Amino acid sequence: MVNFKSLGLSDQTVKALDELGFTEPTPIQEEAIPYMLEGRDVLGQAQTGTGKTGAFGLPLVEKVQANQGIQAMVLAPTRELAVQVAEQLKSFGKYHNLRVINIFGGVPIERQIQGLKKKPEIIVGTPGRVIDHLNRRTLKPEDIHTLILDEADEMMNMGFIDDMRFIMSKLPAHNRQTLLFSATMPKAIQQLVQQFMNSPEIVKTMNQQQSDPQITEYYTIVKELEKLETFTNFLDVHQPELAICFGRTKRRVDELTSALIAKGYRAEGLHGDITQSKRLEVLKKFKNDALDILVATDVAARGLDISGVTHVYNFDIPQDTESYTHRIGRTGRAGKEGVAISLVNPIEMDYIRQIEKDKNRTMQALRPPHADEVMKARKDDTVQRVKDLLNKGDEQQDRHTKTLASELIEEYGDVNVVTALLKEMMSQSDDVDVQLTFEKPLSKKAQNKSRGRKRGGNFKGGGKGRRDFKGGNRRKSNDRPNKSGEGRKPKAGFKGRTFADHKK
Ligand SMILES: Nc1ncnc2c1ncn2[C@@H]1O[C@H](COP(=O)(O)OP(=O)(O)OP(=O)(O)O)[C@@H](O)[C@H]1O
Ligand SMILES: [Mg+2]
Repeated sequence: MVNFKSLGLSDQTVKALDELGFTEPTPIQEEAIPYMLEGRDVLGQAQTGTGKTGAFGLPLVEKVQANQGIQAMVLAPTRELAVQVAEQLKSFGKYHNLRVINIFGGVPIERQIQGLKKKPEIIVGTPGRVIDHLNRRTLKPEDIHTLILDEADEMMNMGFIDDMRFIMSKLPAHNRQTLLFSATMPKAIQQLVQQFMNSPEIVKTMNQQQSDPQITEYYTIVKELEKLETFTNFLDVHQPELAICFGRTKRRVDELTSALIAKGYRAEGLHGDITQSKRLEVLKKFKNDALDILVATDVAARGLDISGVTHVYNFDIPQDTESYTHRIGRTGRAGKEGVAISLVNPIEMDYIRQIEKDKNRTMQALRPPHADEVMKARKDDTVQRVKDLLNKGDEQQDRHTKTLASELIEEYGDVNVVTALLKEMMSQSDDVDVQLTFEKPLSKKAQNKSRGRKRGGNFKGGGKGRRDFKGGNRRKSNDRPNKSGEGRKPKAGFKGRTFADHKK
């Protein structure tokens, strides 16, 4: 049986993996690790959440030697992803005494300069700040023999192609090993491959449908002006453990976040104009359960691995299939199940059809929750909150409040008092009047020409279509300014699945 040891990983690495609870390699790991250990260039494509970080990170910690200078560079499209990848590499390399540092913008450069002086073995960064350090010569790339591009297609989408070229031109060309990983491989990637890779092994572990059985995907047709209400109704009915909600623009994310907070949800926003320290803080809160809903632009779509995300909502549908793939892939990771719901303006239905076509599958229509379902969900939730409070027993300590309660009950009767309070608790969020700025839906024609890709990530040539790590998936990233929906009412009698199945 194939295990990490038989793939060629050392006892130190296997021990670190044991501690992480990784007992067997995922398909992409099984295929890519031996090639990388042989020194081959690798182009790796596997669905979201199926362990691509390990596929390049595990052989990387074997290859790099402690105290031999900066030997490897990993580039990622966003700072949050760079932080996450660095953390994973540190845990993989725990018993190799490796040092990994992050190099990205939005934070003071001096500390990074100090860090680089100590010659950590691996750096993980975003292209802009890496270039900055290369120009200042605070990063000397002479010993870098391994370059990994995580989410390379997104870095291209973001216009980092020249930056990547520049960085690669500064790295030693001779004997350099270059690896490129993503869940989506648009054709444009071939440009990078031809320029910078040396007859790469193409490792592809996608299933035929490009679909991820771990994620149940729905779309709901809704008018722009009814989106917020429909969305909060979904939240009330689904009661997601953790949810990520994608909005199309930074303004959209800000407004939606404020609206949700005003309505009593524990939500925070994440986009490119928020300060770096705040971005990291928001993500940390989300990971630590101090938030229920992360509202984000595509900046959160790529690579982020947050366990416990049960639902992804596309408040605004994304512009292309790759973006969709990466966004919804924030749920249904590492074998877990997830639900993805896209709110779509009737005139944006072409985009849904395109996604279905690209992925060779049908998405299910889901009708918006009925008022009585929402009411029942709210009642259940309110009752549960009251029970939780009672079970906590804190109220026993507050004698002053208890006296007030007795007085009220004496005057109005116990049932009346409790009824009034319950009603108040249940109606709170409805009373808040919030409005989002109207956004135009995606235009009818613009679809999918955008970045020269076809299908949810097919790379022609090579590939060894294989089973999945209990499923696979997809999604996408960064702040891509755009427009968003309005629309008509769902037709009467609109047949949709109910969400009862996904009530949690
Ligand atoms: N062999 C393994 N056994 C158990 N869990 C694993 C294994 N490999 C990876 N994981 C876990 O699976 C999750 C997803 O891994 P990872 O973030 O590397 O996915 P990915 O393929 O890079 O996804 P994306 O396309 O979204 O970037 C992580 O929480 C990771 O710790
Ligand atoms: Mg990844």
